[in-house]
Amino acid sequence: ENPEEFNRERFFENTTLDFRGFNFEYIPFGAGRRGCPGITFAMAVNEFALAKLMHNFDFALPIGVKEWDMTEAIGSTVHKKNALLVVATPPSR
Ligand code: HEM
Repeated sequence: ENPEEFNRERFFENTTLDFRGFNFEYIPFGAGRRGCPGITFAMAVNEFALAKLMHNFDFALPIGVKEWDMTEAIGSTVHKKNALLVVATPPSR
């Protein structure tokens, strides 16, 4: 629903939605015969890299920036119009 709206919670609410190419609402790796064969490797590496980043840094918006800018640019795939700026700081332990 509301595909134009940035709503990451949509993936938490509908937990039956899967990214492996069987639910056409969400196909980051494509689907069918030409679907991505690197999916298992990619997910392991992605999760590992993301976990390392989340574990080692606190992320915040730059000072003075109030909201994420999720403006999209036109292209053969969807990408952000403006770069995502975040400040990464090592957490005080
Ligand atoms: C986050 C990481 C990745 C994403 C989002 C991704 C996404 C995709 C997408 C959307 C396609 C096109 C599928 C289609 O046309 O239906 C594709 C194809 C492909 N991907 Fe990936 N991919 C990722 C990582 C990888 C990795 C790590 C490998 C190899 C180790 C890989 C190998 C391939 C190959 C060989 C194809 C072409 C398959 C074909 O045309 O038959 N990908 N990928």
